[in-house]
Amino acid sequence: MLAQYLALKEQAPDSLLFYRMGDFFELFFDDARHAAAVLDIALTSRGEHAGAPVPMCGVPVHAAEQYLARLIRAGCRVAIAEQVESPAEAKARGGTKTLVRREIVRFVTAGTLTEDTLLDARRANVLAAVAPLRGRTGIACVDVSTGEMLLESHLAGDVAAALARIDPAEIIMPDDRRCETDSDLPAILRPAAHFSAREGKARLLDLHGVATLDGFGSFDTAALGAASGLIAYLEHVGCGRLPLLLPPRARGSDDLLMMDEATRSSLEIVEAAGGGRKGSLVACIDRCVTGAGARLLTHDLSAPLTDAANIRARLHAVRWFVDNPLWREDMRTMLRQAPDLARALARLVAGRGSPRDLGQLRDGLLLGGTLRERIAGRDDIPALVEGLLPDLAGHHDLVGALQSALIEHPPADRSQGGFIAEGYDTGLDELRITARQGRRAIATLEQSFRDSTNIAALKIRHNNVLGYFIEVPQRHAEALMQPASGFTHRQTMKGAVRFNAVALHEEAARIAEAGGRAEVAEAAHFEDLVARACRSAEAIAQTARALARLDVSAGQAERAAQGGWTQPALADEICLEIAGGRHPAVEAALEEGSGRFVANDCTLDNTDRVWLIGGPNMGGKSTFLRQNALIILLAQAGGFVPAQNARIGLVDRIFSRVGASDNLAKGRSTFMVEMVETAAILTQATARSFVILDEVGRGTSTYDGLALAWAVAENVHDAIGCRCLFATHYHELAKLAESCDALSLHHVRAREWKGELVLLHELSAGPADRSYGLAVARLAGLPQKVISRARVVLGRLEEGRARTGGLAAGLGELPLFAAAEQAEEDQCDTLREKLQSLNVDAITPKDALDILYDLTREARA
Ligand SMILES: Nc1ncnc2c1ncn2[C@@H]1O[C@H](COP(=O)(O)OP(=O)(O)OP(=O)(O)O)[C@@H](O)[C@H]1O
Repeated sequence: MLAQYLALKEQAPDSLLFYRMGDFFELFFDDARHAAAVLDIALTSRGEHAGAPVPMCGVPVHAAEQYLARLIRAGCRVAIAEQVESPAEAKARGGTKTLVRREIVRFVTAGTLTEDTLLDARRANVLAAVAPLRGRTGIACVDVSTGEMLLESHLAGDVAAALARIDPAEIIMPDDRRCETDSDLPAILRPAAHFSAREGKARLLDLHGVATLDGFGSFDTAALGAASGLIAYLEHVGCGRLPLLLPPRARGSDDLLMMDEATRSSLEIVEAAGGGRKGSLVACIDRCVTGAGARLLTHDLSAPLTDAANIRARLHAVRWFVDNPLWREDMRTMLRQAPDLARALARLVAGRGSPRDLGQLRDGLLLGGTLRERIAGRDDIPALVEGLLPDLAGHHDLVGALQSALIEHPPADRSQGGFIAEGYDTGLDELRITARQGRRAIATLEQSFRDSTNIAALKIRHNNVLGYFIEVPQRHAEALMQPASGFTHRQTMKGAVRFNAVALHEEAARIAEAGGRAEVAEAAHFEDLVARACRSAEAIAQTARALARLDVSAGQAERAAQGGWTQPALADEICLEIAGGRHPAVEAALEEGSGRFVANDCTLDNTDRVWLIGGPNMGGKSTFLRQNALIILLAQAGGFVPAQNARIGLVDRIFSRVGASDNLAKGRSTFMVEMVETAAILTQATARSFVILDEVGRGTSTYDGLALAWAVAENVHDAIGCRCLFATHYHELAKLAESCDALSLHHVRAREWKGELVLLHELSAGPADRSYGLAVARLAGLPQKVISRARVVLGRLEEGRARTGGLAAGLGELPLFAAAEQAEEDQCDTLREKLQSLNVDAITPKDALDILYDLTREARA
């Protein structure tokens, strides 16, 4: 056995091997140690290998999914080795001692799950293959739980941001060409030969039975190479069987609002800062009534659009549901009944489906048809919804077949049978009648045995090992043991003895026969229905998508109605006009504690693009910065926004930077992270971008920090020319307003009242008057002794500042950014001129040395 185990383990060196032994999956050696620690189960041992006991642990097959879920969550991969023949077959093959043959039938990995218990219903589960090829990097992604496949191609610099948007559960890459992903997930390396564009194209053509991929979109070499690697990997983990793969769609980054990893996490789009969905933007917006709707909403918020027409189409659909609240409620009540069509379909195609999944297809498709009829009856349908109508219906034959074939609530386990409805197959009905009659006959037999033996306590029972048997209490056994009694002894239990009888044996055989044939018939119907569903896979997936889109539009409308949100107007020019804007998550949190959120305006345009925002700690600066970024994001995702009024000039990229946040996991210090991220903005932002900078520069010494903050703000203003909100505690930056004409000063208001600090969370024009740092520290409960001491130190510092002009002394005369660069260049030019005028052959070594001293002195000046 161990030899068989070790041979299988060799095929799965990087996975935990689940080795099937009867009703258990057993793990051995290091796998057992690792799994026992993760699962907190007992580690035992079995036999010996190389003179030492073999560590072992096991999980029962019927509960394996729960254990798998925990292992996958802990970052493990699992290989499932099943028995592929019965003990009887093994015996027939090679005698009684022959080992049952086992094979790895599947690898379970984080990115290739289909089971409901292993997946989060409201979150997609994406596997991404990344392939750098000929100067570009292809990304192929698939959500194996729904079959949705997307192909993208990027310049190397954009790959990290694209992966941050995709948020994969698993990443694969060729083993000879790794690329930076910024992801915390370690990439799984696969043979480079698997990532071939030619192979990728051939596989896709073959999979979808088409002569050209043009109908799906246009894919470059890099994207096709990634697709090839993806398909090869799926084949590997499925041990030759591919999951559902819908026709690929091309996605370019041009039509999406770009956000990098740092921006996403600082805006807490999908995950809140502390980890998890609670407190994130998605959690705050999501009012979808189906898992598929929630997944699509998460996608929308992760990948907002840049194309005004598409955004408007989504907004009009939301408006329709906002304006018709009763209709919205009606639709949402119906959608609430919708099963997860896409995931049921994917399980069926992957060969892991159940009768319940077929029942879900029936119910979901039926609901699609009903919704279509209801919507088509209206005369005010927005274009986006109109476009969904053909996808909602059109499964007449399949639905008909499923309706007549299945019982109302089919079971999740097909092995027990009983899911095919009566009347669907007369042969099956007859077999069931035979079995039923047999069971009735057994009840009659029981009575006749009682009568003939005079044992009232005699019972006919059934179990999976013995089948049917007669059982009497121990004290009556003697009579039945007699050779002429007509009963044969089978088993003696504590207090009871079990027997067989010819009549019972014959009846049991009849039942077993009919039952066995019924099982075979049901299995055949199941396979037939699954095959029919698979043939319509694409159309079913379309219906699933349409249902999800309806749910998202109605859910967005529900959210807007609950929060009194407004439909944003879109503009082409560089502007942002928000009246009464709020931060959705902070507002929701305040409402929970019966607090009130103070709405604030933000008005940016080409003549006033950069706002420097000062004011006390806890005053609401960060909240204000983020709320404006979120309002843009929500609008471009096609939803209403938390404001009284909003007009938004479309944005191509959002950048959000918060000074001083450690990423020690990546080996970067606080300040290093801050600077790396700021560098990314300065090189990638365009005039169409929206940038929020929250106390950039605070991670280093005051002088360095101020100098950097100054230079960054100047660069954003002069060189990039984008819309930017910049929160800072450096009062000295206010001087920038004198030299930057599209930069203005603002502050969050606070008052000290009877010695107490009152934060108003209200934004006002003009510079901040003071910091209130000590007042905030007092609010935070710093000991009075420390506060008093700090007050003394502050007094001294302020005296010094008054005398010398403080930190910013001299900044008044600082030339502008461009002028500073010019000065550097001018100096270079005078040096160059001097060098050019030298006649090196005509000067003495001593003169040469003097000249060199002069030049270096000048260069250093
Ligand atoms: N507009 C608002 N209305 C009501 N409460 C608000 C508002 N803005 C912020 N707050 C409250 O104030 C808290 C602090 O806000 P925020 O973090 O934005 O302050 P800050 O000025 O950035 O502080 P620091 O300078 O210390 O980073 C928030 O958690 C929230 O509870």
